[in-house]
Amino acid sequence: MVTFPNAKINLGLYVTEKRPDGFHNIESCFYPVQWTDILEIIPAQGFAFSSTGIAIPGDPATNLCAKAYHLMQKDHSLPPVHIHLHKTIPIGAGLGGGSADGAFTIKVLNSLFNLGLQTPEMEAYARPLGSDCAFFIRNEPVYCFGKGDQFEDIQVDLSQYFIVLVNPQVHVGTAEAYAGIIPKQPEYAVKETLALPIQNWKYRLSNDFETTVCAKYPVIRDIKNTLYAQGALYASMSGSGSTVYGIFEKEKDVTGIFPPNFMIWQGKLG
Ligand SMILES: C[C@@](CO)(OP(=O)(O)O)[C@H](O)COP(=O)(O)OP(=O)(O)OC[C@H]1O[C@@H](n2ccc(N)nc2=O)[C@H](O)[C@@H]1O
Ligand SMILES: Nc1ncnc2c1ncn2[C@@H]1O[C@H](COP(=O)(O)OP(=O)(O)O)[C@@H](O)[C@H]1O
Repeated sequence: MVTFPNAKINLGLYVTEKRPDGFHNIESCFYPVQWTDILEIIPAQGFAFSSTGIAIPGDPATNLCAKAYHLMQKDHSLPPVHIHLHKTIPIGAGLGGGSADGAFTIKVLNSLFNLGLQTPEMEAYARPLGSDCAFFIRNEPVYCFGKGDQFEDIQVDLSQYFIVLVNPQVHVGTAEAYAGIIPKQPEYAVKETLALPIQNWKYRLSNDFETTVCAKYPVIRDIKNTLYAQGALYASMSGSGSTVYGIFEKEKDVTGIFPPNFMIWQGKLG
């Protein structure tokens, strides 16, 4: 079975407090974006994981696809599979690509082997894999809180807009980014801001990681400024960086504006 794990962006991202378990509570809106990897899982003689495309740092045995399989294998007698991942979503990029791969592995295994798991059960498998992994089970725009793994419905529809994602090929480590933050309450609540017309977001919706991450990698600030100069209604870094997105009223082609080594995705939002 072949599926296409997709990226997410954060519409606003506030780190509100440090938790006793060492993680942080956050508030954000996760929104799916169709920059996708390709994930194929087929029954095989023995378990195997392979990947092509962008090189994934770390031991392949710790890949979130492999971890998801072994986590589910503990509770269900899954036959061995070969998992192949073709990676196109940039890594360490604030797009949650690894988490999407883990979550989609859970969904594919559920379908392939008729496990009959419902959404909350699949979310429970996803949570230990990564804080934003559970989001990719439902994979719909959602207000999130807690570690980023608790959800409430939110009415945000960006389907009329065009989005541009620009990644400068800078890898930002998530733990390192959290370590640079002093938690605080947001000045404006995410839900209230997102209920306003998008033209207001520039003044009320922000990402707490931007200050410290942009201080270390000024190219991220430059991309955001360029997207606004190109007419973006709203632009922000996603997650803990390094990708910046711009939301435009109409279709916009930014190829040629940024250096050729930058990775760019442009398209409509769902
Ligand atoms: C920052 C966010 C915002 O959406 O996105 P990305 O930049 O990764 O896309 C997420 O919170 C990233 O979630 P995820 O990438 O799943 O992180 P995890 O693997 O769970 O955690 C990596 C490390 O980040 C820190 N961490 C993560 C989540 C959280 N709520 N508090 C934390 O302090 C911890 O130090 C943890 O060891
Ligand atoms: N399938 C995967 N794709 C990408 N990274 C993965 C994957 N599995 C494990 N990882 C690990 O997760 C780290 C980054 O995860 P990723 O979700 O891409 O970051 P971000 O959320 O910042 O975009 C990498 O350093 C890598 O070691």
